[in-house]
Amino acid sequence: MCFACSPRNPIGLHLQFSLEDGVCRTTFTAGEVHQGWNGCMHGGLIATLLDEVMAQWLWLQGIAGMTAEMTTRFSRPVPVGVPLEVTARQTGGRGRLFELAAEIALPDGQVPVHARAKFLKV
Ligand SMILES: CCCCCCCCCCCCCCCC(=O)SCCNC(=O)CCNC(=O)[C@H](O)C(C)(C)COP(=O)(O)OP(=O)(O)OC[C@H]1O[C@@H](n2cnc3c(N)ncnc32)[C@H](O)[C@@H]1OP(=O)(O)O
Repeated sequence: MCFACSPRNPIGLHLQFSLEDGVCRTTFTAGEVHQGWNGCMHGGLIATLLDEVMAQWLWLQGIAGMTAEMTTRFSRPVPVGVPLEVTARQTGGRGRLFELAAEIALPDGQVPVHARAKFLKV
């Protein structure tokens, strides 16, 4: 019962994903229960969105991969109450190793956070 994507997880984020033209995509609007500081989404949950969209880039292509390494650049706070667009694409890799990048975009196009990760096919 995945915290990020299972529709049955009562405390989950219930994310749904699509994959088109090499880009995996989901949307999420954080609420007050997802805050860290007032009005700002909790950084751990931001990282969860980014981690999951990259994992789903693999999963939607029939690849089960686990996060082996991830770095996240928090450039600006992510506000609650606005729709976030979360996307991932592949940047490299070889063999079992997949290198991916993900970002969160605000409705005005600003990108407050982006991440890079390495996944290993399991
Ligand atoms: C319990 C299982 C259930 C599975 C069910 C399916 C799951 C599919 C659903 C996905 C769901 C996703 C959910 C969201 C994504 C998470 O959040 S996943 C959760 C967070 N991540 C984890 O818990 C991962 C913990 N780490 C591990 O389990 C293991 O370290 C890994 C990642 C599976 C790799 O272990 P391994 O398969 O034994 O591979 P290992 O021999 O260490 O390394 C293989 C090669 O990769 C290289 N490598 C390893 N790490 C790195 C790295 N960071 N950088 C560069 N190279 C590296 C090694 O050097 C090695 O190279 P070679 O010697 O072959 O040249």
